[in-house]
Amino acid sequence: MPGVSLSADEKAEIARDLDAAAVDFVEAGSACTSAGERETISRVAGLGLDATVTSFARGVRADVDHALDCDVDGVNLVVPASDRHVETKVGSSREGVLERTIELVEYARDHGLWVEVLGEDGSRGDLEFLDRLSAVSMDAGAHRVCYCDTVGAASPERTAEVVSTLATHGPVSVHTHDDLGLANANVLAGLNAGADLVHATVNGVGERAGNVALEEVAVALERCYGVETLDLETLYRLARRVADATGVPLGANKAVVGDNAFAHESGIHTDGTLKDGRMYEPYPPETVGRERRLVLGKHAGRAGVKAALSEQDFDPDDDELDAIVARVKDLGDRGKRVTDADLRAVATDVLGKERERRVELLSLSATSGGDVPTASVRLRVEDEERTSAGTGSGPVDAAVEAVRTALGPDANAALESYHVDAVTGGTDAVVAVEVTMRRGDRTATVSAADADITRASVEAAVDALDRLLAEEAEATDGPGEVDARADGGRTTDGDRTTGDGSDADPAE
Ligand SMILES: CC(C)C(=O)C(=O)O
Repeated sequence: MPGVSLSADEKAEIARDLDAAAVDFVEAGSACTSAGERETISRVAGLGLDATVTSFARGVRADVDHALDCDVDGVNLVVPASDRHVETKVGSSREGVLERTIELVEYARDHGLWVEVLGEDGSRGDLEFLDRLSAVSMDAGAHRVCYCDTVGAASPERTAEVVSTLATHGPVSVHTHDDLGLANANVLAGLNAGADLVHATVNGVGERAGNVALEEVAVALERCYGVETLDLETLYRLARRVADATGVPLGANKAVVGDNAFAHESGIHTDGTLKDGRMYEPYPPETVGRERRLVLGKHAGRAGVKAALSEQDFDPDDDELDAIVARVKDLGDRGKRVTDADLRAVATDVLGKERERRVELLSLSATSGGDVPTASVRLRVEDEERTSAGTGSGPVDAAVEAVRTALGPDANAALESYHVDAVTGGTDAVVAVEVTMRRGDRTATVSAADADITRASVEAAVDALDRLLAEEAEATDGPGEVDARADGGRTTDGDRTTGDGSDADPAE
């Protein structure tokens, strides 16, 4: 695969995993490539695997010698099979290729090697020539021949036609590429036509669009045809190992091993999956060493959010659940994938805020990067809507200033502390902001979470002011304290607890 180069250690680890998955052959590299590659192939050959270890070799004696130097069990001898390859690539003729192939097969066999002859570009070659190439290869002592769809251009019908012809001479392998997205279909057509061995790569890595993916072939054979080949449970670990070693990430929607292969987000799918795990899955994820995931985002529904919340020991009532679902969808709409930590922050925020409010933030817009950061806010204060603008040292400062202007004397409170935590990693993380505000003898500590740091800050500040005003209005005696942090929001007034949070501590 372009850009991929594996160290000897990485290849050895992958080879061990392939052996554990019960593959029959490990093709460890092309011995002609370099001294380093030969060292690596020798290392794999010396691992004592159950699998037969082979090396690719072009149709030249030096390549077979290089393979012998590596102590492999066999060679995959690649010879040209289409006129384009015979004439333009190697500058030979059909007769010349046949003679050279016989010579090399005999040479390799004389040196004790297992031999497979691959007719390169065979899918685009003349079937009569392929037929002759296979016949002379088997007569010379090859163990099998291989049908190659080198540029992934064949149809399943063409594959079946060629493979069934080659199979009249002995065992046939299939080597397919995915340029037209037909690699697996062609493998299945080839097997159905008489082939009994598949060349495949983990995660489908390979030239251009890649080779057929090992995990896709093995799963399709077992699930659709009841043919057991590999130990499927090992496949995900193998896929991860190869992705890490090659630096080629697993596509999110890649079959079998992609991140989303067993993930459900939409409300309909999540709801159905919670009722019956098989509702939207072709087979249980454990089959290939994986787990099901319910993902929260803009497609989330109540059932999925409720299930995810209950896993985190949140038990919202219907209104609270609606509010949490709305927040989750809002985050999803803004392109965010909602993680467990995000959900916890949102739930804590929502559960801590379910109460009658005097002041509420309706909308906010803030700009920074120009000369003077500015912000404007729209607030609901009891039944009245107020808008205001402010400037400040940054967007948060400007927005808080706008809130103060909109509230007038009601905003007469000091910001005692301001603390920001990224709840999750990444620049799209949900941030939790905690502010403590003081008005006279009373303080309010409030946290708010949002993917937008300015919004979370202003939400928290407005919430804190609202709690202080509510407390003031109700106050009949002594100094009090309002605490609406992650515990869901508690209100104390002097030594009397009037908590609105489920876990309010009466001792406070
Ligand atoms: C090297 C050969 C086997 C190849 O990749 C092909 O023919 O597709």
